[in-house]
Amino acid sequence: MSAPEYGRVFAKLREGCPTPWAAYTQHAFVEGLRDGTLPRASFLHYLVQDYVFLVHFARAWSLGVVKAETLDEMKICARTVDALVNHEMSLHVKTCAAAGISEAALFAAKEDVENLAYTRYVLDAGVQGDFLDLIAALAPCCFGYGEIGLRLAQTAVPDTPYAEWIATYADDDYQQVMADVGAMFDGAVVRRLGDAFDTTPRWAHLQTRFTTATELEVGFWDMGLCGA
Ligand SMILES: Cc1ncc(CN)c(N)n1
Repeated sequence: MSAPEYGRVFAKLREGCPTPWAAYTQHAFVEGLRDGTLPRASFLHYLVQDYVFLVHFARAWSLGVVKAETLDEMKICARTVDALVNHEMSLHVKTCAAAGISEAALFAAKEDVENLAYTRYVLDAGVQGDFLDLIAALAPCCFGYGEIGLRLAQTAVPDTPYAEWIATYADDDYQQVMADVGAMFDGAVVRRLGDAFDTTPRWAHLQTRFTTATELEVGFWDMGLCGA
């Protein structure tokens, strides 16, 4: 099965860290979602943490509006904030409500250190660096879940209790936002570094941002498996 296309910059960055990328997108937690063996307590623990994660990711995408250089970049960042807080988080609110966890409890949940490390790494990339630093650190989050959602939609066992989670990320609307983010990222990189972007001195630094965020995704799944 071929991976979905989210642009040439993402494809190059993914190519630059094959081992962490596979560890992230084929993690045991993901396998447990696919075959339905993931313990419910692990899933709920992950979901509570992920709600808090998305709060901070929405802050990071909002920083994208601040750091953007074109109106198109601003629009994509603003739309991604909307997708996170008004759409993706509905899954967390609904699933947790059914398990007796209120949205107020979600918002007030204490962050696990893996969560703290990841979200603050990304925010710091945006504060310390420029728009490209920020988007390179945000990219694994977006495209990794896009890949996972599409793969699991095609391969999950029919009675996995995690079908709604899978559908959220395989959904056409989520995939469209990811395709638009990928196109924006391509344009932003070419605009600042030129068409031969991967031959510039800056590229190794962007690859490090992307690889580190990918490794932090692996840590997030580990936390989900262990934290229940
Ligand atoms: C940890 C994590 N990474 C990515 C996604 C997809 N937005 C998420 N919900 N949570």
